[in-house]
Amino acid sequence: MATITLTRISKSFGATRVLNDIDLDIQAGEFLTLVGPSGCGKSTLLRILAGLEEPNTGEVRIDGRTVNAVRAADRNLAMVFQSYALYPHLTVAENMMTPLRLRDLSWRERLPVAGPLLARAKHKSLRAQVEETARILEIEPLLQRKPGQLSGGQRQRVALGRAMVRKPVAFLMDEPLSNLDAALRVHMRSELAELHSDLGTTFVYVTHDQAEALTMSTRMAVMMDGDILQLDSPQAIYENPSDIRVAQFIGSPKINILPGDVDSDGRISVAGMTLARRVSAANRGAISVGLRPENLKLAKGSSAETIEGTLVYRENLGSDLYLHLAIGENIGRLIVRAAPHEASGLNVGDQVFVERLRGEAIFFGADGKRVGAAGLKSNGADAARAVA
Ligand SMILES: Nc1ncnc2c1ncn2[C@@H]1O[C@H](COP(=O)(O)OP(=O)(O)OP(=O)(O)O)[C@@H](O)[C@H]1O
Repeated sequence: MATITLTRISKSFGATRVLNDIDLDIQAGEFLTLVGPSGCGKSTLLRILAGLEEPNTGEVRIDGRTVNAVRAADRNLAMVFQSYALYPHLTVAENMMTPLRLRDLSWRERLPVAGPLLARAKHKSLRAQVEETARILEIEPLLQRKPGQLSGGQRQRVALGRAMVRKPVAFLMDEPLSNLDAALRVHMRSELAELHSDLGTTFVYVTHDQAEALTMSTRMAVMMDGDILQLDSPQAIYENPSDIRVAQFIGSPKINILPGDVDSDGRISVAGMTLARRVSAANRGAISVGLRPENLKLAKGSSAETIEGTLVYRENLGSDLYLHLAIGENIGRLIVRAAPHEASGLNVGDQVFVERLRGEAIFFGADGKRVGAAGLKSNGADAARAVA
């Protein structure tokens, strides 16, 4: 279980700057996810941590020790990739044993026939370690199969097993589930989260899938364009995004962002609806208003606290519906969550009214940063209370 500290890590490939002075403290035993859109630099950051890529500037420390000059193989970190990288000609047991053989046996002890005779006790101990790991991952019945005889999920479990046998101080995973089909991906999320809590080891996990990050992480670092925009628990980031790009990236369906206006008293209006709470009058002018679909509901009729729209699409998920509304002349789209019985009489083309539930509206200024409620400065810790 390791503490990992990255300090002022920057990286460019030629003229392209990929990481901008990243600072990140990863606590021992946490499940930290680097999440962001394709190309934001998350894999590069993980590879620098692993020792597979050199940073241009900055320091990587593992348990307080600077490891910039330490080879990847000597950092005692286990890397699990999207491609399982299993040896096709070896059995599952042999695949899992490979890292142990390389670490614990001399070249003589690795010889096919003489090796086990020369070092009987060592070979027995390696087999026991493989069996113990296979038991934890519930892949014991597969030990004598070859990778070609396994399903995608089973292969990924073997790849995990091969990483686990070495008892690394941390697991680094780069999109390990993205080759699996949707149902298996969802299933493997819970397996990985359970494995993390059983092992208690530090996990650093890269994904572009915000749902994976939300469901598994202790904390997530949301990355865009080579920066970490926000680092916090999944719930804190979902409820209190510090930046409009974070708000739009985290959550499915996406948060609704509508153009609003702040008057000279700090009162906010959006698409004909006036909000009860205000922001500082210093924010007078245009503002972006974020409303999560689950914080909206259908209203019976028009009032000062409703938004009117035209139903353009009913997205039926069985347990819930997402109603897609067109608001005014080019104001935007709004997605509202509704229970099936609430939306039963509604058809595409109908005019509907929407009101806010007690939940929160959040505000962003022209620079995309959170704007606080009246009396509060913009963004930072105050933003956590900046709700309408
Ligand atoms: N070896 C390389 N040489 C040149 N450019 C690279 C190299 N590796 C990565 N890049 C570029 O650096 C940027 C960040 O890449 P990186 O793989 O870290 O992104 P990512 O966020 O992990 O994206 P993805 O989810 O698509 O893997 C991309 O623009 C990529 O093209």
